[in-house]
Amino acid sequence: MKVGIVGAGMVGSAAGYALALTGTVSRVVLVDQNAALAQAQAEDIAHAVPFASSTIVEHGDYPALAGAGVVILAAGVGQKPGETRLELLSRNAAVFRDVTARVLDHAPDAILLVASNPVDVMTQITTRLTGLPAERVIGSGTILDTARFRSLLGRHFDISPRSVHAYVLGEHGDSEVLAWSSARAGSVPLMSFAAQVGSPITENVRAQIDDGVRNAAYTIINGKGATWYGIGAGLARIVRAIVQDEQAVLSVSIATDEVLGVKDVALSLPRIVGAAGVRTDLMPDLTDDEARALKESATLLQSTADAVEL
Ligand SMILES: NC(=O)C1=CN([C@@H]2O[C@H](COP(=O)(O)OP(=O)(O)OC[C@H]3O[C@@H](n4cnc5c(N)ncnc54)[C@H](O)[C@@H]3O)[C@@H](O)[C@H]2O)C=CC1
Ligand SMILES: CC(=O)C(=O)O
Repeated sequence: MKVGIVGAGMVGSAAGYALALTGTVSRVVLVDQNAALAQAQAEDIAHAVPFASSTIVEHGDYPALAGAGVVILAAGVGQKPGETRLELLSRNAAVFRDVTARVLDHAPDAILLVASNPVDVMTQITTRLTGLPAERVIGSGTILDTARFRSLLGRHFDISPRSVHAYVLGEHGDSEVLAWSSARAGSVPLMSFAAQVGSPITENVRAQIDDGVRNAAYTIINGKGATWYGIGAGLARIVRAIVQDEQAVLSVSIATDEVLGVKDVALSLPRIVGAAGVRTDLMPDLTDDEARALKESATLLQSTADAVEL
């Protein structure tokens, strides 16, 4: 499958690099308003390919997206230190008004995979702008936050994060909800697992992990200006689920008719992802506090998206 990436900055190029090294797709095409950057990134990634796979990595303008099965949208601006994701909205909405039409002119059958922030609102906007069915406009949503949650829990228990099954729901942003009550390690509920391995989840541990997940982006942006490796791998993971029709359960964002009484909102839930995009939404069992927090996150995202004039 050919995969297009619009926005060849840190996130777009990291996604291209992850796709090329894993050999997930046959061809990656990078497009950017800065054509020299797209060319340089494509060449640099192509030079890594002989060590790992046979993926062809190239750059081009929008016509080069013809035939792409997935197009990743990573164009626009990122956060400056201290800035929230929601503060990027008006700038990135303007970019997407231009970009989405040009993508669909050349790749009308592609699944669109939105990465630009605020990713949930950008997913809602992209769905509205393109008129595509919701299951074909997928936001990376909390795929990264979920990875951060699993990583920190794995570190706490000294086990592989791949043995941790725990999801972050709602906004990819400050109002996100860590679904502690449904988290498991192996097949064992988290608190029981913690007791069995002698690594209890005290209030303090829980607060530290919550903070580590919720504020990871702020910490990394303070240290190196932006984040890219985690989301690059996350985007490649979603593409793999589509390319291989995996029917994998991933926490991603799509425009959703109703979440806990909030109508027409894009946010993350665990969802089944395969060749046609998102097949089914899943709602984990939540405590009252978790459900209340998820509803608040949904309400914030819905009102933010509703205020955007297209
Ligand atoms: N969803 C997630 O979990 C994450 C999302 N992000 C978001 O991804 C986005 C990109 O971040 P970075 O790659 O770090 O930024 P960057 O500044 O490195 O790259 C953005 C690229 O978009 C290009 N661009 C801007 N307007 C364009 C247009 N109209 N047409 C074509 N290309 C255009 C720029 O030339 C630039 O190369 C940001 O919104 C950032 O907040 C970043 C990390 C994680
Ligand atoms: C920047 C961003 O959205 C993240 O790293 O979570």
